[in-house]
Amino acid sequence: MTIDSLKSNVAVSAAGLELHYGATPVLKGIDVALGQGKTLALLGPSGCGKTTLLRLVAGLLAPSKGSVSIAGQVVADAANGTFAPPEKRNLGMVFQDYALWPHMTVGGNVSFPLEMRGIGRTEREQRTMHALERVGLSAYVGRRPSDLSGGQQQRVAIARAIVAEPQLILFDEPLSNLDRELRENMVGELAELIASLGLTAIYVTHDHSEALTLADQVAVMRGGLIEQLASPDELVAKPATPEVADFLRLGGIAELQNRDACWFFGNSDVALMRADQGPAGARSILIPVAAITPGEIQPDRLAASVLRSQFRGDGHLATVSLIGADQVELQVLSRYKLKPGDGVGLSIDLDQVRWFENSNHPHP
Ligand SMILES: Nc1ncnc2c1ncn2[C@@H]1O[C@H](COP(=O)(O)OP(=O)(O)OP(=O)(O)O)[C@@H](O)[C@H]1O
Repeated sequence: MTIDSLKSNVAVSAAGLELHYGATPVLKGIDVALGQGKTLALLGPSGCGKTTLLRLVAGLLAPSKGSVSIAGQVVADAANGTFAPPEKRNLGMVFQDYALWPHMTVGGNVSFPLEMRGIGRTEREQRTMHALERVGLSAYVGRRPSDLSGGQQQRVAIARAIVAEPQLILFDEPLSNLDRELRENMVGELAELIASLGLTAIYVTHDHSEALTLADQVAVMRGGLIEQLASPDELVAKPATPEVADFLRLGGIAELQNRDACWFFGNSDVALMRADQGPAGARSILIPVAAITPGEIQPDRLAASVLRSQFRGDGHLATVSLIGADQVELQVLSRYKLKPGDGVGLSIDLDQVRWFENSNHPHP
């Protein structure tokens, strides 16, 4: 593949993107490129800058520094003041609060972007029905949004976002107002819709399971920066930092100290392994749920006490703290229900633990 053909495959990109509110930096230098037909999830805790990045791509905000390109066209560049407004960016947008117009019917809402583009009535009606069919709501074309459930209203918002066949669709926490069961169903439906329409999408969420289900690439953000950009499989297998591992709830994170020829949990007397079993210079580790086998308390196992436990389909997921190092909390999957206060012995498969060095860079 030539560099030009690689470039032409990029649907949306940001380079050196910064946004400051007065003296406060909210985005501190974002570089990201997304291929045609791919979905990027922006994942991170509240306030890390996800929505701000989405608004910069949408044209609802102008960057303080850096640029945004869509389909090879620079749509914003702080260096020379280039700025295309949202309606010139050929985008669809879906927000958390649906943003449907209550005085219009479902059909009126969905066809609105076509009306704005000056498309004639017959074509408008055909395309509106087609978009509503895609989301399973063609029977509701004449209803008011207020007659629909939350999940149905969000489907109408999705139909409105896809009706004009935009080159890029932006989702800002679109499922967060729905209850958990509906949200879980709709994540799968959305992933299927995005794939079948071949959409390029950016999807903001603070829910790691939504991001890992929907996206081809996930940008884990923290404090206005992308901490790691990777596919879901790579993120789970190789989180770059303890913070990423913690945010994705991949298991327990613990600080280790190397002394007296052993690796100890912090400054406790509880040792995990001999010093030569871990890399020199490492500081903290991730102990994935899958690395721990719970059982009776025995001398060759770490002793722990159950803090809380929750059923999650494939077993009981318990949070336990180590006896003698109770600041260390680990997650254990048990076939049997564990009650708070129960003692449990943990066998840890050391081949599955992941090491992080002091500098925050993972050990290879
Ligand atoms: N108009 C504004 N003026 C000043 N600060 C702002 C403004 N809008 C957002 N911020 C700040 O920018 C930071 C990033 O906000 P942003 O909405 O992008 O975060 P987020 O990751 O989407 O969070 P959430 O998940 O809570 O929506 C926050 O600290 C927020 O307080």
